[in-house]
Amino acid sequence: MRRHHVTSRRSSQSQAADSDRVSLLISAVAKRTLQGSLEDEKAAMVLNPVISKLAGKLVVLASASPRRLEILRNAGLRFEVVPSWFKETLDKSLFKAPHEYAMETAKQKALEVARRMPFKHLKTPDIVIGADTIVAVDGMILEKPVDKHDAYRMLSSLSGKSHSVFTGVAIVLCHEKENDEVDYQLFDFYEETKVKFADLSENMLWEYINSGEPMDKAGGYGIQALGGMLVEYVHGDFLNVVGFPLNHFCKQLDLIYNHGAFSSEQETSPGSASHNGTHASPTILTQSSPNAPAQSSHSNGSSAKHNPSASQTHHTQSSPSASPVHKVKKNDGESEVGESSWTLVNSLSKHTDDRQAEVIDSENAALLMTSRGPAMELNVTEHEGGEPRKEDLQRITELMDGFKASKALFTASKMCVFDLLQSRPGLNAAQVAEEIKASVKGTECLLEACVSLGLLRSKERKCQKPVYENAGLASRFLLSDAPFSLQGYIQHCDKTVWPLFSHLEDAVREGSNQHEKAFGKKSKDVFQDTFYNSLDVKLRFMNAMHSIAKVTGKAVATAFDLSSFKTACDLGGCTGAMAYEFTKSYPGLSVTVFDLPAVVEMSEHFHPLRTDNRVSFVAGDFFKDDLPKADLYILARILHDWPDEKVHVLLSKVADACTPGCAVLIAETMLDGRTPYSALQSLNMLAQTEGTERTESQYADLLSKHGFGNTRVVHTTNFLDAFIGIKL
Ligand SMILES: Cc1cn([C@H]2C[C@H](O)[C@@H](COP(=O)(O)OP(=O)(O)OP(=O)(O)O)O2)c(=O)[nH]c1=O
Repeated sequence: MRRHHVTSRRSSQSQAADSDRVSLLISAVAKRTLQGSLEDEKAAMVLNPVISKLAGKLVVLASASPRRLEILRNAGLRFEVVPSWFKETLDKSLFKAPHEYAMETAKQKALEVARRMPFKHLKTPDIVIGADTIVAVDGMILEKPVDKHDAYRMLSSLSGKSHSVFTGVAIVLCHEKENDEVDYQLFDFYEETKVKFADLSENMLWEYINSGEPMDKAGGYGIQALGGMLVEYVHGDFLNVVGFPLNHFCKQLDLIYNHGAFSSEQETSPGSASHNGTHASPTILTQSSPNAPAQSSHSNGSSAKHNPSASQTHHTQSSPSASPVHKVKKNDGESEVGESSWTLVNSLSKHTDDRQAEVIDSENAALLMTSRGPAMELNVTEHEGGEPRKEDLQRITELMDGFKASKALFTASKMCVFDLLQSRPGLNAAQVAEEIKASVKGTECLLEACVSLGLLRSKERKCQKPVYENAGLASRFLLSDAPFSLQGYIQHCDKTVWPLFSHLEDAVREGSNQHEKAFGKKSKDVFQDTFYNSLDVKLRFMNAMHSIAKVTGKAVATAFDLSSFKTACDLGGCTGAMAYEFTKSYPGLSVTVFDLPAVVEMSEHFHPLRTDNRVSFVAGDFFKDDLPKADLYILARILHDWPDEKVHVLLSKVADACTPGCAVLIAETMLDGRTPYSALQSLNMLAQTEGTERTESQYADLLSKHGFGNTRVVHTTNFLDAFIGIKL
């Protein structure tokens, strides 16, 4: 492998940071203890010589699936997680068999991340892994249900029958060249497992659906948890059902690394490598031909219609040998190679959202599919006639209009549009207007804006006004009673963050928070004087923290194996939502939530059905009062509120309370990836509290000054990254 191409381009500092990050990442095998990781790694090497071949490489899992993360983490693989932005909306009717659909989706997920990372994360991965799991029954492909009714439809179609679960996997090897191009080499395969469901009564079905488990899982069930009770038998790889065929993956890596497939110079050769009892067709995407793909991205509508069998012509069934997939110029150069490469990427991305596909022409289809990837940066240049490219205009418009999208979301949420359409799907604009007490004209505009943003779906009916229903995103995050409702946080964004951001220029000039200008209140201590000063603002702020903690809690709690800790203290733990996630994850753990008296007196209202007596609340000020004794101190979204001086005060109190072996767990978004989320969140902290987000090494530095070491970080797939340090 020409590893030197990768390293030669990065600065030595970022190289070190990258390799540190990789080595800090998940290293345990089956039992993830903080201590036992070295032995576990050895075990992984003995078990699978292939996994060890990936040591030192920047391996990226292009998936937000916690199951995939867990499976690969348990196999001892070290990797970063960068969830793919590829929308799973390929037109299923265009695929001859379900597994082809899963493989194509997996491929698009992986390629999207491979293309985005050099530009958005400023580093080129060595390997990107993408996967897609689907359920196939009676000629239908089932993905994740969009709502409870969809889950019901799926589960009843599985009742009493056998079905197949397919996971398509794509492995993209990225080769950085000296001339700043990247070659992508793609291997893909799929695995099928047969699952037989018992007969499901209506009661069972609804009880299962109401558990909330089906919503993020293909076919609407999770065999690894409650859904296991619905299953009579399984034929094939169990992990394949859970989202990742580990065994087949290892065999595939073996072919790539130990049998010569890993080379961008070799010719592709026909033939297929098949493994006993599994379906293996390691396809390799070959160099694009300048003609065919170019037509599909730049010409008329007919060529834009994607034909999967045509797309297969860009692949060569091969034995383990490979040729470059495509080359991408990372600067503005418009060489022939760069151009043809992009057209290939666009042609691969030409399966578009059904709704969009009906209304857009081929050029727009290409535009939509590339609108969030690096294509814009790659080609920020002018046509021969001096006209700007559509892609660039699209991207710059998105950035200029971002605030309009946010405000449309806030407004629809505040006017309860999503709750209304959940209880009464299929209303037209006039009916919605009547319910939300608004003008028909305004409501029509708002509903259409929400459709364009992917929050609502509209259905056109002949000669009638369109009717509306919630899209999956809205059902999952925007309802007031959804388990992962972000409504509280959205209200905080609307009522607090929005006014603060209207004074961003002052915040930047002065380096200070903007409460006084935005709300006319001078505040020495933002929390005591502003957030907790009046009941309605306090409740709104607590609601916001509660909703974020519910969404992020499990990912933070399970980022590391914390089962050796018996007592924890969640500093600034607000309503206790995070604490409850910790006790749910660790049966032997008790958590004390420590927060200001004004907060603690209200926290009970957020847990009307409180049943877990392992969570308790103590009122106090963590800058002044003694901290409750604990083995583990949790600081979730706390340190970003304060400048370094105050962070040192707090950490020194934590350090005083700790004996050797105790730990501090920090949950924040880390600035390292330079993602818009973390960078904008840092601006947000400036305007709100004069705090800041930080990098991993800044947290490591802060902790080391208070006697904490052995720091490790896990980039969860959620809003927050988790960082742990042990008291030495
Ligand atoms: C059938 C079944 C699926 N699943 C999960 C595996 C996948 O995570 C999910 C299928 O959705 P996918 O679209 O394959 O994956 P994802 O959306 O979770 O993550 P990403 O697209 O970012 O890679 O269903 C189970 O966990 N258990 C099961 O029994």
